[in-house]
Amino acid sequence: MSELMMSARQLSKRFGGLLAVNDVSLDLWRNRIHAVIGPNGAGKSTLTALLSGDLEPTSGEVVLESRNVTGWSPNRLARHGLGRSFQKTNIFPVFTVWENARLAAQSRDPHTWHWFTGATSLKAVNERATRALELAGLLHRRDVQADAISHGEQRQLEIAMALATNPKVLLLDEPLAGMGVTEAEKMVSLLTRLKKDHALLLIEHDMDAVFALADQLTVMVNGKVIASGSAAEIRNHADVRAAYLGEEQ
Ligand SMILES: Nc1ncnc2c1ncn2[C@@H]1O[C@H](COP(=O)(O)OP(=O)(O)OP(=O)(O)O)[C@@H](O)[C@H]1O
Repeated sequence: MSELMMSARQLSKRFGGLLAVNDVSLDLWRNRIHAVIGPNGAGKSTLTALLSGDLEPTSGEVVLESRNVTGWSPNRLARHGLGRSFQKTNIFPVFTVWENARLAAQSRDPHTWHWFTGATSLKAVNERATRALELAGLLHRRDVQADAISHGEQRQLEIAMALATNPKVLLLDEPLAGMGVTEAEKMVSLLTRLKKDHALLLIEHDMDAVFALADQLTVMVNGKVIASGSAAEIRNHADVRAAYLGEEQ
């Protein structure tokens, strides 16, 4: 049985005269990928920022494991199981793959920065970093400097960094952006693996990947949800075909 992990409840975000997110509700379930699609400017990234705590909603609520977490900071949300990867690369280029993963693992556990850190907690940090790299398929690249790995591997590293914080929910903003076919295939299989233990929100423009991966889709246009349902339901939805896939009704 799938478990409800996170919800957006009637979320809205206004930037001056623009309602970038307009009364959006959606649920993220463990073992499911929920994709949010829509044309440029639809409000997808703004919605992610509302869920991750980077932006405060104008109205509505964010719920994480039955708890109202609206207005919580990104760090506090991360400590309670929210992981995210960003549209723009967020890695430290001069550090090795391993050092990047380890820093991310450490950020989850602020005590490990202190001089009196015990061997046990350092061991836990190292184990988290190793597990994350293994899951992301990057353990064999651990000693390579992050700016020397391919673009696709950098996106895998970003996901590894999110995984190193031991998240239950993952918000992924365009993980396939700028990838070639082979890299995209690798990422699709990584996301499929992640589904086993996480609830995933996927913002993605690559429709082949979205329809291959998503258990549920929400379609946004101009800040509003115009349709929500399974891949088959969305594919055949007249409003979606007209407004997003560019077909005449
Ligand atoms: N900080 C901000 N201040 C003012 N307007 C903003 C801000 N952030 C986003 N917007 C506007 O809100 C709308 C939604 O933007 P958003 O980036 O969420 O869309 P998107 O669906 O993620 O687009 P894309 O697919 O191009 O990334 C756009 O009109 C954008 O210009």
